[in-house]
Amino acid sequence: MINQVYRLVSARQFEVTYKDKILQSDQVVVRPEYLSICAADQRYYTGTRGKEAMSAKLPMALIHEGIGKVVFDRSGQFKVGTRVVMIPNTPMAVDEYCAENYLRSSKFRSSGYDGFMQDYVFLDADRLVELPEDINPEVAAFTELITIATHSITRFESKAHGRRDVLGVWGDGNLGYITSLLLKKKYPNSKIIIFGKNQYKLDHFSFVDETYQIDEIPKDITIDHAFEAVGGRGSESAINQIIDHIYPEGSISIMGVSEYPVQMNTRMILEKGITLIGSSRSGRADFIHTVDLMKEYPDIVDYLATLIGTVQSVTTINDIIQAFENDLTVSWGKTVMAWKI
Ligand SMILES: NC(=O)C1=CN([C@@H]2O[C@H](COP(=O)(O)OP(=O)(O)OC[C@H]3O[C@@H](n4cnc5c(N)ncnc54)[C@H](OP(=O)(O)O)[C@@H]3O)[C@@H](O)[C@H]2O)C=CC1
Ligand SMILES: O=C(CO)[C@H](O)[C@H](O)COP(=O)(O)O
Ligand SMILES: [Zn+2]
Repeated sequence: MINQVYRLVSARQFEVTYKDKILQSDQVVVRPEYLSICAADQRYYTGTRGKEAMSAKLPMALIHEGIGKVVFDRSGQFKVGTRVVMIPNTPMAVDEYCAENYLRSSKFRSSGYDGFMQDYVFLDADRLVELPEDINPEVAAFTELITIATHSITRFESKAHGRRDVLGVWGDGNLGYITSLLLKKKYPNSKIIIFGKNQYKLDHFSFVDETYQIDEIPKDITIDHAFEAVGGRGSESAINQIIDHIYPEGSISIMGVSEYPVQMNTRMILEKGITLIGSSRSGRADFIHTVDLMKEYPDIVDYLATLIGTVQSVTTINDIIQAFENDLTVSWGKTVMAWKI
């Protein structure tokens, strides 16, 4: 069969590529249904990812957050019509000490390898996790972003010391919202504090214990551990503010992606004995864990619906461009594409 792949060829420019695919392969064929735009896709779309990365990774299909329906599975593991979430990381090796998402040999879709903007996506069966029939598909579209928080919290649980009285999350956007929501669920007795830049965004965090604008944090606020979900230019001030407010021997889980090296107050990292935990992407175990959480706690999905920003129906390349352009103009929530192309 001929598969159409919608690739970014340069900043703000998509082209259709036709790829011949063999249906009798062992891979499962998925028709994408709902795709969601990540900050990483926007860095490629706008060209802010940097000249070197753009020329090394393009042309490629964007999008690594998405769900779809199985249309063909020769193995019979998935019934035709099953709704699944697609895992963008494709490991090439196994290492008992290194998770699949940290192996340098792994291929990550929409970061050098074609993402989900295709008529059909061909994946190994272990790159799919079945979703509950009745899940809100517009929330499920950004399951991958939820797995980022799940993964980071799992790492935190295994690497940070055991006091969890006060946990701080920096970043009042998508990832900050998801991380503080999952932290509250996992540690209901901990005080969860969100630190952000915008009061109207902080007002959405109804489930946390305290909210602070970053220029109004009382001097005496101390946290046991912190999660940074800011990224970009804001990472630096966020991390240094965390270093100021963290109690000695605490951990900082860093999730925000920055194009530039971030300067940190290393003197105080040393003096306070702070543990930095880098956390990037996620793997199959995180997807299974996240889907289980959504099944067990439907209220998580209800809260996450707050993050549905725009749902754009996509039938043409112009609709894709409109979805990306519109995403740049809105300051709260995720842009979801209902994939009908
Ligand atoms: N590690 C990983 O695997 C992943 C990392 N990411 C990264 O996480 C980051 C956040 O993504 P996402 O939540 O979608 O982006 P958002 O833009 O929705 O969130 C970032 C938020 O942080 C706010 N902010 C800016 N400066 C500060 C500051 N100093 N302290 C506290 N808050 C601040 C921003 O406000 P304002 O908009 O007003 O500036 C914005 O609301 C990005 O860098 C993204 O690439 C995303 C997915 C996976
Ligand atoms: O969004 C992400 C995962 O969900 C990561 O931030 C993204 O994969 C980083 O990749 P790149 O190096 O291509 O920016
Ligand atoms: Zn992402």
